[in-house]
Amino acid sequence: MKTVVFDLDGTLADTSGDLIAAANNCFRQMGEGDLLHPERDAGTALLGGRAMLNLGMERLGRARDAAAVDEYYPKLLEHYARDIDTHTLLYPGAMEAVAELKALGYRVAICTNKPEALAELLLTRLGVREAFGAMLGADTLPVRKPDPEHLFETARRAGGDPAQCVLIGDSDTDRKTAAAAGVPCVLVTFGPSGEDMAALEPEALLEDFKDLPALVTRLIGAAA
Ligand SMILES: O=C(O)COP(=O)(O)O
Ligand SMILES: [Mg+2]
Repeated sequence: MKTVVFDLDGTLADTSGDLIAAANNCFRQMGEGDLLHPERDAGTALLGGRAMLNLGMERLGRARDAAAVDEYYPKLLEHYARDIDTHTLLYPGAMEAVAELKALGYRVAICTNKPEALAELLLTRLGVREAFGAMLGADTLPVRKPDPEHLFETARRAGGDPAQCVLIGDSDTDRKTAAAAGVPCVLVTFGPSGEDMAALEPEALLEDFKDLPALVTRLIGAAA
């Protein structure tokens, strides 16, 4: 079975608003103000909690303060878990594309570097967890993206053949994962770092989810 594997943050959903709120909560706990801007820093937010803390520490002139990042990362996740879907929205057309891919006979799954429990919580709150045959987070396996085994195991658990999948993502990590796995990569251009995606030279760029089913068929062939 052929499988379409999706990244979560920045690909299926714009999670940046709630991630930035969680990071700013940490900076306030440090006695600093809101160091991250909801729009200007959205691209960093989509790279995850540690990336946001590193950017804030850099702005405080404490770029090498790994101990502070380690200390605040669990606090960030705690705050994020409390307020995970206040600003977060699925990208337009994402779930329609998922439904169409399933109707065409493809398996669909999620491979994310978000901690599994948080990804489960978010997908459940958004009411879309059941749409995906499998969901593997950063801590589901001993390895994670860009290790190709994270992608392969996601395809397997969705009932698919790991050699016949495509990864839809939004970052250099996704690009590297697909390259290491030897499968095609589609990078989305509607996120905050959209204009940087072409430079990563994926097999295809995706501007609008309505184009995804045809693109998948072009890249990995018809489902059956
Ligand atoms: O939280 C992260 O590190 C990024 O998550 P993603 O893999 O779903 O983009
Ligand atoms: Mg992402």
